[in-house]
Amino acid sequence: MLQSFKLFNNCNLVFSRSCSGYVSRTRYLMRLKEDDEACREALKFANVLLYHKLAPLLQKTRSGVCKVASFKTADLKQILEKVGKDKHFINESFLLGCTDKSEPQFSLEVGEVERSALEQECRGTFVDLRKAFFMITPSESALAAKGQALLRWHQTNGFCSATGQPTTRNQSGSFRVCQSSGITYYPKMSPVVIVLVSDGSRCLLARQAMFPPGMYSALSGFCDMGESVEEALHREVAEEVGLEVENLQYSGSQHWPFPQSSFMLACHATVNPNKTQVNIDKAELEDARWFTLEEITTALQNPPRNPREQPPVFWVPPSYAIANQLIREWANQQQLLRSTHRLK
Ligand SMILES: NC(=O)c1ccc[n+]([C@@H]2O[C@H](COP(=O)([O-])OP(=O)(O)OC[C@H]3O[C@@H](n4cnc5c(N)ncnc54)[C@H](O)[C@@H]3O)[C@@H](O)[C@H]2O)c1
Ligand SMILES: [Mg+2]
Repeated sequence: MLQSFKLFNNCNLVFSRSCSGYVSRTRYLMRLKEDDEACREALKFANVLLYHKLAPLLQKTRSGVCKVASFKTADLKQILEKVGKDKHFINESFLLGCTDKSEPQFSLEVGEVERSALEQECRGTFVDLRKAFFMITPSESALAAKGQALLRWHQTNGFCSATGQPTTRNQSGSFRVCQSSGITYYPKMSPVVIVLVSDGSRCLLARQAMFPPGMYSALSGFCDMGESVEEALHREVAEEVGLEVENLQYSGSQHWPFPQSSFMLACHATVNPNKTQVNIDKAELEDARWFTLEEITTALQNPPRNPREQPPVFWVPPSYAIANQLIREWANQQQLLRSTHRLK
């Protein structure tokens, strides 16, 4: 089981502790990644997540809760044959991980099929991943995101960038090789810094023009080649809002599947309360402003159900996004500061 410890307020930095089953599951997965034969065997008795044009299949439980659909290999083979897929098509799956019960999990892109017929057979619906984040739990979101990211990486890395020749995958999908140059390509993530800037009583959030209406998030940006996290954070804040930050505190990290798999490194930072005037880079941001604890608390308590349909005036990213974690941590710390102040 994964354990967590606290760094900044309630932040969860996940680390592995060798408690019951975890080490053996990890070793098992390691073997599946590297051993094609073992991986093919595992796929025969696996749980497979389905995607259509990278949208994961969701199902509603009897109690009306949405979950990521997962099928036993044998059942899925029958379903796929009914919609015209070859019985070997299942071998196109990629290894995702394994459940707490050591059942291997794979993801599979169904490609060209009649979507509605497949949805009917599966009793589910393919849902855009961004929308799915509002419908499923954070741990299911992480799984669905990983599945999508792996599928996308394989779709876009079919050719060697040195020779232009096709690359071939290993069975698990943990790498691709160019037979001509011998170059091995591994799935990659781009490091991105994300920072919640505070002036001591307010926090700074921004929005890009492409965000859904009303949504504000923490400042973020891709790391440049050769940069440290600290350098990237200072640069991004200076570039985007013209402020100089100090007191960086690491909060946590997250894989984010958009646009091509980002590795989010999240921190808190402060600015001098006398130097809070923002100077927005309009090429990057549509708006950036300081929010009070009251505004943040209201936004956290009223997450939109479907932001594209009827968005609240101001809202923050869904609970799965690490921006949400930063905002929650800041709000908790502010509450604590206020209650300590009242006691004095
Ligand atoms: N999970 C979260 O809570 C959360 C919150 C905010 C942002 N994000 C993600 O962080 C990522 C980066 O944020 P941003 O848009 O503020 O970055 P940014 O401020 O660096 O601006 C994006 C621009 O940077 C350039 N760029 C430089 N390196 C790039 C690379 N490796 N890949 C793509 N573009 C690159 C491109 O011109 C791009 O338009 C986005 O993918 C966004 O989805 C996640
Ligand atoms: Mg940015």
